[in-house]
Amino acid sequence: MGFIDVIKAKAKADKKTIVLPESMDRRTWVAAEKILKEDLANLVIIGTPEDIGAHSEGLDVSGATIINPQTYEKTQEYIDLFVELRKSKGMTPEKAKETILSDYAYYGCLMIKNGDADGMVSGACHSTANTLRPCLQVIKTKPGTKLVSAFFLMEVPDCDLGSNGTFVFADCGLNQNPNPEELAAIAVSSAESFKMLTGEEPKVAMLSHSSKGSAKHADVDKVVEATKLAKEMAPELALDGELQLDAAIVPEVGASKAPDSKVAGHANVLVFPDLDAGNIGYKLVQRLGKAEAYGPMCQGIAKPVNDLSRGCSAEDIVGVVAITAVQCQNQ
Ligand SMILES: CC(C)(COP(=O)(O)OP(=O)(O)OC[C@H]1O[C@@H](n2cnc3c(N)ncnc32)[C@H](O)[C@@H]1OP(=O)(O)O)[C@@H](O)C(=O)NCCC(=O)NCCS
Ligand SMILES: CC(=O)OP(=O)(O)O
Repeated sequence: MGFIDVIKAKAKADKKTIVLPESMDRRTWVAAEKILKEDLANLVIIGTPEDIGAHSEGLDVSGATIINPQTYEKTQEYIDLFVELRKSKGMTPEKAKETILSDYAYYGCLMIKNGDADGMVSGACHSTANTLRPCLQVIKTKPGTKLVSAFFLMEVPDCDLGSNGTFVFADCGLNQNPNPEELAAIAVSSAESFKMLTGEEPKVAMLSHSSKGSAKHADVDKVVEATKLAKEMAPELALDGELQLDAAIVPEVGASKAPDSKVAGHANVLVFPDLDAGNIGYKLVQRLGKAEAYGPMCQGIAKPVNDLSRGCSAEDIVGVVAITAVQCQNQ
């Protein structure tokens, strides 16, 4: 069984309720039909009849709960909750109503915050900033964590590197230019995500254009400092840096460029130095390496809310929903 089949089996074993707020995109409905058929999750889809239009035509989504936010009995409860949560930021009842009725990512996050759903997947037709801002504002970081970051679970076909082609890549979606403390936090969260989703031991590489001092630059210093901080935060973790990508994942190159490292050549968690590298890196592996790329998924958030690339397929949505359901089980 591949990674995603294992995740789907786990999702089925203890079904969670996942919100899909993008009723205005046909991929949501195609994915919903598959999710219901495979019995992976209970689904709540948010939308007025006008939003839904013809997008669900010809599909059997009778098992989903469809909520019209204009008429749903709990809409006022969500408005009140939003005002309560954001009043120190100037939120008013009028603004709250306008926001949640026009931007269903807020509506979905408030459902989760209110205990009416377990997780949410969105982003097929909204940018990452517009998808993640609501969850950062409403759901917030989980206790003991200061930073939310975004990772991809990558499944590279016919690959014996990493964990037989399975990797976590981070941060590929959220933090644009993390400082050393933030990079260290991303590394530790990514190791936890890898362990939780694959059950295997993470081996974390802090990526750079330098391996163990081979290049000098402030960008390299940032990764060296982040590596030191991450080791202090999680001394038990197999983590090393700074490493170039080949030194991180190819055993012979790792042995030659970083001979004393236990991680070099064997990394399955790749921490990119900034969002340019992370976002470009995952798309290269996805598009040229034909890898499955599930994400960007949030880590460090109090409840599972996950993004999608606007270039995603319905099948990608199915995979991210299954992963989200498993994250919900591990809350
Ligand atoms: C997500 C993003 C929009 C947040 O930035 P923003 O809109 O300027 O929002 P703010 O900085 O005002 O933050 C909004 C709230 O989220 C919180 N927040 C922002 N980033 C956070 C993080 N990484 N972890 C935890 N909380 C965070 C802030 O503390 C703030 O909380 P508050 O309003 O309760 O005080 C921004 O980080 C971003 O655009 N990232 C890049 C996304 C992207 O384009 N990715 C590429 C494609 S995947
Ligand atoms: C993750 C990502 O790059 O998202 P999008 O393609 O929607 O910008």
